[in-house]
Amino acid sequence: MSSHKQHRQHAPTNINFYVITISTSRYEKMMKKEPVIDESGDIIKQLIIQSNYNVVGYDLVPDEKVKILKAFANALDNSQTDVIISTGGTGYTQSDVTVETIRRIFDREIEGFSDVFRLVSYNDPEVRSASYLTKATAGIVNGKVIFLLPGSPDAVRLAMRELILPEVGHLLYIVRRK
Ligand SMILES: Nc1ncnc2c1ncn2[C@@H]1O[C@H](COP(=O)(O)OP(=O)(O)OP(=O)(O)O)[C@@H](O)[C@H]1O
Ligand SMILES: Nc1nc2c(c(=O)[nH]1)N[C@H]1C(S)=C(S)[C@@H](COP(=O)(O)O)O[C@H]1N2
Repeated sequence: MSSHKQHRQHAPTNINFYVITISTSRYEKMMKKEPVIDESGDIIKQLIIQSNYNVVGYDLVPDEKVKILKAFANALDNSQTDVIISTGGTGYTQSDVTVETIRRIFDREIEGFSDVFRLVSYNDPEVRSASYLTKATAGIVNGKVIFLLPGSPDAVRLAMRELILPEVGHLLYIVRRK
């Protein structure tokens, strides 16, 4: 058996995820106590549960760096959290600050995630050239893994199904090795 497959066998099977939605419009609705539809956040949670992993926390914040940092600090400070997945604010509008805000706290960035995510997005006929309009990336902080995904439900579904869920156990195994 290849060493890659052996490592996959050692992957943890019980993985705890913390989900953070970054959306100014949805945050404002929540503050006005209006009903909030967070389709992308819901898709992430649903796919985690379908994979027999756990959701240990959820937060909804606007595109504001201090609120984003607070949400990630809170998720990282939760001893249960293994993986944080966020959705939103990875594009190039002037309010998109997720990647610039969180990248600076990464111990190490997982650059390959951005490469492969944009490749699979490009191969989706619905996305094609719009694939390079996201700075979606991943990184490691204190042995916990963070994925910063775009806001679109299709992007979130693609990243979770094709890239994150099949590899996350193996990734945590590697991140925890000396
Ligand atoms: N949580 C979400 N659920 C479903 N769709 C979303 C979500 N967040 C963003 N989208 C959609 O993804 C696309 C781009 O997302 P982006 O993060 O730029 O959000 P937006 O809707 O412009 O933002 P905001 O709520 O921050 O004003 C838009 O088409 C938006 O409607
Ligand atoms: N797979 C995939 N990637 C995608 C998209 C998508 O729908 N699916 N949308 C693109 C578009 S149109 C933009 S503006 C950015 C959005 O990033 P944001 O929603 O985080 O701002 O992601 C890009 N990457």
